[in-house]
Amino acid sequence: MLSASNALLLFAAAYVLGRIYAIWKILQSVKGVPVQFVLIQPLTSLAILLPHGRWNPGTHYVWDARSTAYSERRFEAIHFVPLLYGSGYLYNVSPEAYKQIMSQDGMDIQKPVEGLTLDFLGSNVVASNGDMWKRHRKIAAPAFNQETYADVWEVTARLYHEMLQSEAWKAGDSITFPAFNHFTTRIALLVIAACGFDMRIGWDESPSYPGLHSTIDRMIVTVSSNLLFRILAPAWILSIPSAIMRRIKISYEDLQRYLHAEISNKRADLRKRKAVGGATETTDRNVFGRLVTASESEGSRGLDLSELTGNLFIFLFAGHETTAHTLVVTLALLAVHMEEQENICRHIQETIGNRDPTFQDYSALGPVLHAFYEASRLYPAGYVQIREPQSNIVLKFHDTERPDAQRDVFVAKGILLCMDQVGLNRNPRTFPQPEDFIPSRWRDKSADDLVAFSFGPRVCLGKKFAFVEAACFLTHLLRDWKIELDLTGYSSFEEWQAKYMYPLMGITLKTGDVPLRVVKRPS
Ligand code: HEM
Repeated sequence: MLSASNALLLFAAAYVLGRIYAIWKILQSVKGVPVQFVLIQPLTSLAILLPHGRWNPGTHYVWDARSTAYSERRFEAIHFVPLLYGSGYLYNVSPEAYKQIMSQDGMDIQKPVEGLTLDFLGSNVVASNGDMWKRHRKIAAPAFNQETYADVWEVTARLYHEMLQSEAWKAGDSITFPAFNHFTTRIALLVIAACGFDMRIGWDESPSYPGLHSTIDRMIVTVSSNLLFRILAPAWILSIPSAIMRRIKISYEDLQRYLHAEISNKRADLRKRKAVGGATETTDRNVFGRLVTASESEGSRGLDLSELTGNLFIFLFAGHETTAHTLVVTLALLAVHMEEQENICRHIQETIGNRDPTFQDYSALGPVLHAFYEASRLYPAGYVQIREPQSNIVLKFHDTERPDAQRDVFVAKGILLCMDQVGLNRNPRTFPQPEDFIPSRWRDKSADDLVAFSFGPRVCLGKKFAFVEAACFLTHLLRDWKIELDLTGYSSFEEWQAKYMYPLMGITLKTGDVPLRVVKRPS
């Protein structure tokens, strides 16, 4: 008689063999793709994620730690990694394939949102697909316009001046800050709070709101710093009686309560105005007011309370950490490359002189933005994008061994397309000397090459929001201060860089705390 445990073993063996056979069939169907087997155990995603923790600046980055494929450039376009569970991944670092995939983004090619969702406060533009995504995007996109950007500039400039008045910046004409990220994070948080939600919080303020368990800024920081945990952990974990779990749970509940209350107030206000025949178009300069107004004017096609909450939550998160980290990385890279910093400073002086820069100067500040683009190329905050074709598709791309030859690559429906932003942005074909910080390379490049903000119909909605904020903050700061590295205790730049500039991959890519010294420039 077959014992229960043996039956279980047999079943497991049959299952594994079945998967191997399925993988073999997939490999046969994916014609022309350079294939490489990686035998990954059931905890596939973990096995893929683990080697990602860090990479050495200066070496090519490959998803599969055992592969030298990318650095040898034999498999430049695509790695195929069959999984024991699930059908497989295609890893892509080819700019041509990337653009073909992202041009169909949203409809024929979709985000596999299930299981890794950002919709726990409501469906939103980031965590939806197909017609639902189109509806979110149609209502949300007009909220990002010139008036919003003018407001972003004004608020960033005000916060910069307030920051200089804070205790920390009054310490003298040469100050070393152990973690400059604290300033860029505070700036990015307060800018999105003001221009996104009309919460005009001062640099040193910590405002409260009726019924919340902490101040508004504290609540937002707790929510965003625990986002990855909130996505990965099952919801019931938050009910475990522990102080940390309680704090996280309360911060999410508070944020939801706060957003619900503000949305209801805004809707009531709009309906009151409509009832007395007043103007229904928005007079708000903030994204929140525009979003609620646009949604109301769509009638039954507008967003419901939970969808509005979901979108506001996503703007708060997407518009905060990404910009903060890219800003601090830009400053650190400019401190390492002092000649680039001095070029930018000279350009600012020639363009602005001694007056305060304004939003009208934005288009003349190319070199400042180029440094920000270059930092987002080397440290792309959205370091991976995963997509799933809804039907079989064919990608056309170059064979790197015969650049004149183009090949068709068949991708079966359901195979996950994994766009490696680090690899894409360090592809030597698009970016010669890919590991070097060369802001001037953006002078002659097309905006389409800036793939760190994605490409196609689902391109980052806050791209210009981030550019305006960055241009304003960097122009003010670099005009007034020289940014230096504090190399005390380090024998070289490289040693410093290895300690502070390694990438940490969580929900976005960031670095650890970056210590920087600011030295007042003569006025
Ligand atoms: C340095 C700053 C930023 C970077 C590098 C960045 C990068 C990205 C990337 C790569 C995506 C595509 C994600 C994917 O398809 O999986 C994206 C989407 C998005 N970003 Fe950003 N982002 C930044 C700032 C912002 C800001 C400031 C906002 C809002 C205020 C914002 C709002 C969004 C939204 C709403 C989407 C989803 C668009 C859609 O799916 O239709 N981002 N961003």
